[in-house]
Amino acid sequence: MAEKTLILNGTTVADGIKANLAARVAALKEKGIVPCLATILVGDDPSSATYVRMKGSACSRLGMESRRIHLGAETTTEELIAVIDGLNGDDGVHGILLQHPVPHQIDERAAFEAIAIGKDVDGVTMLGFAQNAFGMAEYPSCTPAAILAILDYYRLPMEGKHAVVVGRSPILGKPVSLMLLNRNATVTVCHSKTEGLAELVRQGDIVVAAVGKPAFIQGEWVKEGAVVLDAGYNEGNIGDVDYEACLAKASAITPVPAGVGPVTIATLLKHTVAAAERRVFQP
Ligand SMILES: Nc1nc(=O)c2c([nH]1)NC[C@@H]1CN(c3ccc(C(=O)N[C@@H](CCC(=O)O)C(=O)O)cc3)C=[N+]21
Repeated sequence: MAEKTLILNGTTVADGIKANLAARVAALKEKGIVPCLATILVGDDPSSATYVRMKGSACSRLGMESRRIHLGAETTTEELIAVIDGLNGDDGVHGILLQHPVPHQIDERAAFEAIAIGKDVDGVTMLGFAQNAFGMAEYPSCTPAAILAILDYYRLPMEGKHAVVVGRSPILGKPVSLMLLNRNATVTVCHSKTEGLAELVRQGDIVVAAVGKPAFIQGEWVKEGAVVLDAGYNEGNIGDVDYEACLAKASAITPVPAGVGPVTIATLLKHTVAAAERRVFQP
């Protein structure tokens, strides 16, 4: 049997990120600014409601402000964009997060594009994505940034390693692939049409699961000693990784809960504080 698997503790990593934020929030408050995140939830999906509530509470705990905007399931693209435009022009709001997914009648891309780049703390705009592709994003997407933060916190090397990313969504799989590439990993991006998925995952020194299917990544797919990062958030706090089976193979693994999730939220707060600082110190 191999050495004991390292459990990558997202709560610890998140606490490290949040530790320096309290002082930065206090410094802003001395200037009369309270960093404020606006979250927009469209529709009534209960787990989405939970996530935005968690984001709001995390703001309060750090002495930040949050505005929760909840729009009905029948909202049109135009109505949503009008709300975003209002927040863009509101000097009291520093960051805007539009919770994904939105109801099918909404053009999500158009709505993301409406977010002002200076308030795009979740890196969802095309410009934010492109900046990230060049390693120049001020606010890369929060979950991809969280995955990198966990690897960095535990000093797990990326350079020269084969990273296999399962999933290619615009705010998760695709940006994390580019971030790993920018850190000199060799990256394979897999998706629903990939043939021979198990064999590809088995080549991964680093495996990032970002598919949105509960316990999808099998233990037999994971190479002995691989580092496994689970960005899944399925119903009932189940990740995209078959945890017990992958734990037995991996050298390091993120659990769900208390893995990538808390670091995602800490990253969002960090970006919002940075956006507020930018307004105050470089108006
Ligand atoms: N524009 C956008 N940006 C996002 O970052 C985004 C999004 N849309 N849509 C939904 C997903 C989901 N997501 C989570 C964040 C934290 C936890 C989290 O912290 N979960 C806790 C457990 C949750 C619980 O206890 O119920 C944990 O893993 O320990 C989960 C899920 C961000 N997302």
